[in-house]
Amino acid sequence: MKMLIAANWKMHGAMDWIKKPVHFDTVLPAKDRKAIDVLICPPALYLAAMVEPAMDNNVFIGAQDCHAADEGAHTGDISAKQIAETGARYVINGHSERRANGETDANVKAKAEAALRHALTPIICVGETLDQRESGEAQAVVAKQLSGSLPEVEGKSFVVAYEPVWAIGTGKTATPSDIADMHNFIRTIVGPDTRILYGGSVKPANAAAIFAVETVNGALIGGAGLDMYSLADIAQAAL
Ligand SMILES: O=C(CO)COP(=O)(O)O
Repeated sequence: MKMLIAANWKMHGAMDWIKKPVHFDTVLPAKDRKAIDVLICPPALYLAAMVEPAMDNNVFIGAQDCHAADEGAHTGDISAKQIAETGARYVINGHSERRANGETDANVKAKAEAALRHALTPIICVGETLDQRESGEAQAVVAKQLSGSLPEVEGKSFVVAYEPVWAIGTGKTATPSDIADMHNFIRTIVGPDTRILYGGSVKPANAAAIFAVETVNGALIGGAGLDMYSLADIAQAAL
């Protein structure tokens, strides 16, 4: 399965960042990375401007969230239909930073199904907190999130990102053996054809060890994905 190297820019960036996919291609040209897919998920207001230059450089663009409805009175929200119209191809659903603000499994599932209705590939995030891991509940938490959040749409593919909450933005990475245990478990639920990404303090220094885990099909990268040199170093580790 082709690895997916995905940068989640969160609420970072400015207008001049729309050129970053072009810079990425200068650092790691498309001809040298045919074996992987590269995705950048900027704040939504940059999507439309980024898609064309990014696609020209074989970089996919995705959004960080979408609404479950196609349109309506939802101030501040953006629909999957509108995201798809920009030419973006992916959308992150259920990131822990949104779940922490009240997003439920049912919300995530409805959003992922909206994404699939508009030919976007949802990246559905799951992961346990430190308390849940320390009390031995990590797998049960992830199983519950998956059973409530995965879209039920025949024949459509989605991506799962395992992001332990305690590893996000903390510099603490799950060990390759923790990642292997959870990814193997997730694999038993999603089957052989679904990409499973790891996210949580992925950096150039630890990427090779993470990608060596057999059931890891790529990474969802926060901080290290803001800099195109470090994103390229991580992508290189997947080649
Ligand atoms: O939340 C993440 C990606 O979605 C991970 O963030 P960091 O790589 O900054 O830990």
